Amino acid sequence: MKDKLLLDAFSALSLGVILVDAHYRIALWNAWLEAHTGRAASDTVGEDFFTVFPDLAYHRVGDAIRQAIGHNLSALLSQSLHRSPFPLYAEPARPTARLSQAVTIVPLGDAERYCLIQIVDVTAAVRRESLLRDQAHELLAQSLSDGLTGVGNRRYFDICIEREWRASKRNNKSLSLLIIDVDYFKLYNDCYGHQRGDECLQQIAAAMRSALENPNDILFRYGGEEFCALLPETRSADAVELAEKLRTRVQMLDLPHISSPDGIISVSIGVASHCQKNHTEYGQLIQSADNALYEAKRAGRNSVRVSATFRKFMPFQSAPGV
Ligand SMILES: Nc1nc2c(ncn2[C@@H]2O[C@H](COP(=O)(O)OP(=O)(O)OP(=O)(O)O)[C@@H](O)[C@H]2O)c(=O)[nH]1
Repeated sequence: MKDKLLLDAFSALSLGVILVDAHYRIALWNAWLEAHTGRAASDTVGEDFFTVFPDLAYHRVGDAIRQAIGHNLSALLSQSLHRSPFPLYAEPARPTARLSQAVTIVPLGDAERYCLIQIVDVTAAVRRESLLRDQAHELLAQSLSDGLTGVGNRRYFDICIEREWRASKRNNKSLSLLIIDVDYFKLYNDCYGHQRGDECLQQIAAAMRSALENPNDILFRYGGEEFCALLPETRSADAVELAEKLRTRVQMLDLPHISSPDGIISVSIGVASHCQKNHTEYGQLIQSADNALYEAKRAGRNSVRVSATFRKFMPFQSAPGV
C-alpha cells in the first residue's frame, strides 16, 4: 500500500525525475518525463542512461552524474549556461523548442549508490524574465533619449562623455566634442510659432544624425535648441570636417527663416578635442567647445569654430554663410 502510494506520488510530480543506478542504468522514470519525452517508463527503465540520452555523455549533465555516483557529489546546473540539456518538449509529438530546464543532480544511497536527477520546467519563468529584460531595455532606451527629436538626451550625454573620457585616457586616443546651436531660434519661434519650432528641431536632428556615419559617434540634444555630438577616437581635424558636414546638411535643409540674415535655418558649431595634454577633466572639454561656439556666434553664425587650443593646427575655419 505504502509503495503504491509512493509510486502514485512519484507519478503525480510536476517535474521530471530519473533515478540512475551505479551502472548508469535508469531505475525510475516518472510520468512527467513520459509526457515530455514521448518515451514510456517501460521503454527506458533498465536502459543505459547515456544510450537514452547520447548527447549528454560529454555534457555537464554527464559529468555531474558521474560525480554523483563516483564521488557522492551533488550538482545544480546553472540555468543560464545549460538552458535545455534534455530533449524535452511541451508536445513531444510536435517537437519545436525544447523546454527551458533547471536540473539538479544528487547522489542517493550508501552501500549502493544511486543518482537522482530532477528536472524542473522553467520555460514560463525564462520567458517572463526575457520579457522583463526587454521591457527594462526599452525603458532604459526611453529614459536616455530625447522625447522630441529621438536623439540622446542630456542624461545620456552625461553618461557617455564620462565613459568616453575615461576610454580616451586609458587608450591614449583623442575624443572630440561638437556643440551645435541653432541660429536665431528665438526669432524663428516668434515668427513661425512654437509648434513649427519643434518640427524644425526634429528636422535638424534627423539631418545631423544621418550625417554621422561612424556608429560610435553619438548625437544628443544638449538642451533647448542646442545639440552636441560626441566623437570618440576622432582627432581635431576630422572633427572640424564633420562639423562642417553637419553645418552644411542643416543649411541644405533650406528651411525658411525670414527673420535671419541668411533667410534660412542654420547652425553654429564649436569644436573641441581632447588629447592628453590640454584637458584634465571633461568639464574643460565642454567648456572649450562652448567657447568655440561662442566665437562661431560672434563671427556671424552659420559657421564652425575650433577651440583656441588647437587653432594653430587648424588653419581652416568656415566663413559665415559658406
Ligand atoms: N520650439 C521650441 N523652442 C525651443 C525649445 N527649446 C528652446 N527653445 C527656444 O529656443 C530659443 C533660444 O533662444 P536664444 O537662446 O535667445 O538663442 P537664439 O535666438 O537661437 O539666438 P542665437 O543662439 O544667439 O543665434 C528660445 O526662444 C527658446 O524658447 C523647444 O523644445 N522647442
